[in-house]
Amino acid sequence: MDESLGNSSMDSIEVGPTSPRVLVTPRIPAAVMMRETPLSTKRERQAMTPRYRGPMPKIFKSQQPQRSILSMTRKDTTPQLLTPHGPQPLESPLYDHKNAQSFLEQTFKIDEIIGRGSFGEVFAARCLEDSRLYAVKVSIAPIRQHSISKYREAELHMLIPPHKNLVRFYRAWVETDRLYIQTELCEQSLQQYCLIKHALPEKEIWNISVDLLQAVHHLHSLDMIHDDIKPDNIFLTRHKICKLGDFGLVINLKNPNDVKSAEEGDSKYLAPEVLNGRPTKASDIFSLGVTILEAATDLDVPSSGDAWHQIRNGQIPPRFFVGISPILQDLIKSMLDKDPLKRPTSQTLLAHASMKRKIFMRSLYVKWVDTSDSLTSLFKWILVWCMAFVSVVFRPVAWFHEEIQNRRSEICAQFLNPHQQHTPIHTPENSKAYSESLTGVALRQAVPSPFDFSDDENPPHSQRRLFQSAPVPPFPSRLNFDDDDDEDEEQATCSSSNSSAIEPIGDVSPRFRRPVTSMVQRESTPKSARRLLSAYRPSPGLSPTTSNFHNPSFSHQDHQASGDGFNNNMSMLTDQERTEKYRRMQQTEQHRDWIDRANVVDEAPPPMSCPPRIRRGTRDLPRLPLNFNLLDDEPSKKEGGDDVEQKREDKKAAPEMRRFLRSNSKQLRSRTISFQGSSGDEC
Ligand SMILES: Nc1ncnc2c1ncn2[C@@H]1O[C@H](COP(=O)(O)OP(=O)(O)OP(=O)(O)O)[C@@H](O)[C@H]1O
Ligand SMILES: [Mg+2]
Repeated sequence: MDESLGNSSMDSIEVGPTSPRVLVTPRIPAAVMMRETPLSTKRERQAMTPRYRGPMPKIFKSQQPQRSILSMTRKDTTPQLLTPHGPQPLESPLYDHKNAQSFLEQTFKIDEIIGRGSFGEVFAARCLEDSRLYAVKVSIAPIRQHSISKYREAELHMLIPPHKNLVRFYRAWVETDRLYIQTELCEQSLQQYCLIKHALPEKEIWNISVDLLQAVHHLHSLDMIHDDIKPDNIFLTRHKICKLGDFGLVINLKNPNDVKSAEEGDSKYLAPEVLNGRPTKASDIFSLGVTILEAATDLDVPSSGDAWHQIRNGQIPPRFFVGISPILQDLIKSMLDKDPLKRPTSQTLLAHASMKRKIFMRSLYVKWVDTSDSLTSLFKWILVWCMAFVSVVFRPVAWFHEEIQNRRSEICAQFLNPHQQHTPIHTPENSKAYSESLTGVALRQAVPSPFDFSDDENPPHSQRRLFQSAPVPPFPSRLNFDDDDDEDEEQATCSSSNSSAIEPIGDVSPRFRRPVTSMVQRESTPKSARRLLSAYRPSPGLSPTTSNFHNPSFSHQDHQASGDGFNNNMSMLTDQERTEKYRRMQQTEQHRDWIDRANVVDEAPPPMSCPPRIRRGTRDLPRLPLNFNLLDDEPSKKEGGDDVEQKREDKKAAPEMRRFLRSNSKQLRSRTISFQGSSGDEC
């Protein structure tokens, strides 16, 4: 028997030697099952139950929505702003009454849902009016017409004067039977913070205690009871300043109705006397004591049972207070006193000697945070205004610069061609023309632009397309005086004075191509070419060269004036004088052609030809037939009878040749020496 009892791990035991085999559930020793104490930390609880993710959420009285409340709201009433004097129409420059969207959707940019509670959903939203972030709490259930108590949270919150340790209230409104409360946005709740960090360092516990005691003292001094102090309703800013929030259960002791209709807060943090009575200021101190205990010891606060009573009886095992200073331990224990009359008030606690210095340091920190926040916002404000100022100052400069550029383009266009519109290359117009050329529009509307300052040989693709698409008439031949109208004759006369300007591309050495030449060559019609040349017509006394193009003092008016004088002079000539003048010009033209051709040879000698310096030397020599056989005085023995006459003539010419050779012997010698190194093609 003993043996069988001792073997507790057996699945079945035999009861009595004669009795039939009976299967009995094995008993695990009670000492194994029972814990030393029902209290444990959250970390221990997590270790025992890995799936534990914090305390159970509160049971909601109404079913929680699966979708967001916003998607369920239908706008059928105008929003009413809740004020201490009653509801008033809510107005905003961004709000449109005719728009189907709610006021929240129209005037806020909703970032995310940051929490769901028994009351409703809480959104983090940026107000479009001031670009600041807020927390907006929207009630779950539609507020019924006569259910005034639903407005309590907003009404009480707006009654509480702002305090640095209370979540700030901004406004509340009702729309489509739903209550919206806009408050200060905090980073996280103390509950979330403790779940991550578990037992907080003592320094942080003191900071939290100081902040919350000041908040509670602020409420109590207003004869108000929070009645729901717990880590879930305490919020932390990004500077770790604690703020008490969620004023849904606040009791205004001055209002008898509030006291009568007072509800219990969360049972975990409930003072024992509230079970049989009403909430008091002391019950708030108790709830605050449990909250500080939880944050300091990571205690998994029980909501009922023996553990619940154990805490209220002051039987907290010492292991929970390991590492906590005796002063803090005393503070917590005094706040958890079973007798509410023995509990210290918020005022007493704040007046404690150990508290005073901490309060002072904390207030300094809060002021520093406020100042740094103000300075940051001021700096941002200054930066924005500086940028605005810079843009205001430099915008006219940029505009002026752009105007100058445009004006320069216009002047250039007028200067080159007063009758034709100038289309600069790098302009939106040109880009448009290019894009149109790609889409085929330019093929229908193409008007060739003569003013292309790009490389003659390799114009940009856009220009090529445009030029190719344009109907290009044949270029007028040089010195074409056959045009019927006088104007054309005058233009031709002018052009003849500057032959290089109308030289066809193939005949002119690249060195002689001037900007004007390029432009004239780009002219698609003879008439426009002449018109262009008229712009460069020199005034009397000035040489008809293109140098005026580079002369800034030579304005368009000068051109006009000089052109008119030229035309007048031409019209006064008789036919004979005119013909004579044309003949002279033709001669000059031919002479220049000769120079051009020579220069073309100079610049681009064909391969295997005579070097340029030798050609230059031979250019001055008289062009005589070089028959070196004549140098020999003796007649050839092989000569026939037919050549007798020829020989006689040669003999006559021989002295002349000798004379020539004698006079030019020096040049010929150097030329012969030079020929030894060349191919002699030229010779
Ligand atoms: N001002 C705020 N800043 C940041 N988060 C907030 C703010 N207000 C509420 N929250 C988040 O929303 C959650 C629910 O908010 P709140 O406690 O006010 O709702 P509730 O309906 O009253 O819930 P409960 O009745 O359970 O307290 C909070 O736990 C918190 O996480
Ligand atoms: Mg809450």
